[in-house]
Amino acid sequence: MTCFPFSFSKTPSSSRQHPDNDEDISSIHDVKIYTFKELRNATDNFSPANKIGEGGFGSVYMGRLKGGKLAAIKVLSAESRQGVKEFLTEINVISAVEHENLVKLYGCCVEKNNRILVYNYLENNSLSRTLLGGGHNSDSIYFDWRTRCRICIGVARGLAFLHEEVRPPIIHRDIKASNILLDKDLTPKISDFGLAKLIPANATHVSTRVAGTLGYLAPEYAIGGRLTRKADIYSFGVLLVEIVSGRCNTNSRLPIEEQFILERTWDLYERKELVGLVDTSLNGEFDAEQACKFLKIGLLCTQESPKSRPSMSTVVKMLTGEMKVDDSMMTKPALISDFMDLKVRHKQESITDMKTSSSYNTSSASEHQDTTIISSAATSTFTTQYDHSM
Ligand SMILES: Nc1ncnc2c1ncn2[C@@H]1O[C@H](COP(=O)(O)OP(=O)(O)OP(=O)(O)O)[C@@H](O)[C@H]1O
Repeated sequence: MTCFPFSFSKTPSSSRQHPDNDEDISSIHDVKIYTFKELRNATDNFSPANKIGEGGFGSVYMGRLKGGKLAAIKVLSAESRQGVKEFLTEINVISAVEHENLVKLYGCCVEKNNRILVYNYLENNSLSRTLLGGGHNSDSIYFDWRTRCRICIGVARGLAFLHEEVRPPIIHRDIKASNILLDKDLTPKISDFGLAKLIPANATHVSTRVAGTLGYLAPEYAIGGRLTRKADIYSFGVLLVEIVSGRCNTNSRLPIEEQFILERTWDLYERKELVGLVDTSLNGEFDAEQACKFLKIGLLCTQESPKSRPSMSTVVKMLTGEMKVDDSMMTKPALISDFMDLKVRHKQESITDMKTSSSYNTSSASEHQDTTIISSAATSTFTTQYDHSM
């Protein structure tokens, strides 16, 4: 079990360097503090040639640190510029969490207005680029069935760790293929955990992959703002189906009945044809029974009632075969298409005139004024304000 060091040390740790402010820095234990100059040198002055990604939190650069270690250097955007103390408190929390299936935070930089995170660099990019990119880009990798199983189980273990081992538990809030990074051996690592808490309460994090993110959202979180571990489990279920099928959760180029992955999965499940969803690029080289079991677990994770979704440790046991998958009580999952015609809402607007075909009880949305659902289709902008009470 990992417990966060909430009682702060008064004695400066040896890893502290060049603090902006001694008092602020006294709140951190073992977090390595990098100077801006060090990170500028590591990235060749944040050269565009070293930029490896852009996310809702800011830009990511590849850099070589003093001593030769490669790092992914995430420069948080202006919106993410929290006060030094709050920032370091969260960094302290994130850096205390270590697991084989979580991206390792090496340290950070908090000079002047800069808020920069330094992570272990992962050689094989994200699942969204390598598996779900559709094979149209140079990043794509062939994932055989065994590798896919290993990835599903690894992600499940990482999430079970965040939910059930870490104290207090961490709810990721943004489990999706672009947040699953792969090392040189294709071991999956969950990235961006804990980052939601780095965003100041009055700022929003606008996801860069709007359509995808929307498709991973549990309806009770998207509509009602109720954030629990079960919202992550829903997102994991969608991801699991994506890994087995090799396709994105939403694909508007497909015939209408196939566009939403969960809808399609449920349809095939009812027709006892689940195997038809497995990625055709595997050329039939997979364990059909195991693949159908994984898809059923995906359906269990996305059940409409959060209570019906299994915990992540149960998911791990089901994936590894330690526990049977019981689908006898399984019903239709909560489907994205049920709330696809939600219209852009202003925070203060009442829920009563919300045009929605959703069958979910949305009455609680007005009680959760912090959460704003913005979507009229998978292509529109989705914004959520984070609930800092969790
Ligand atoms: N530790 C890392 N090692 C290697 N590449 C990384 C690392 N972290 C991020 N990246 C690259 O940077 C890209 C952007 O990452 P980031 O987490 O900021 O945004 P995202 O997850 O793609 O989008 P969003 O902000 O919507 O979640 C990733 O897709 C990946 O290609």
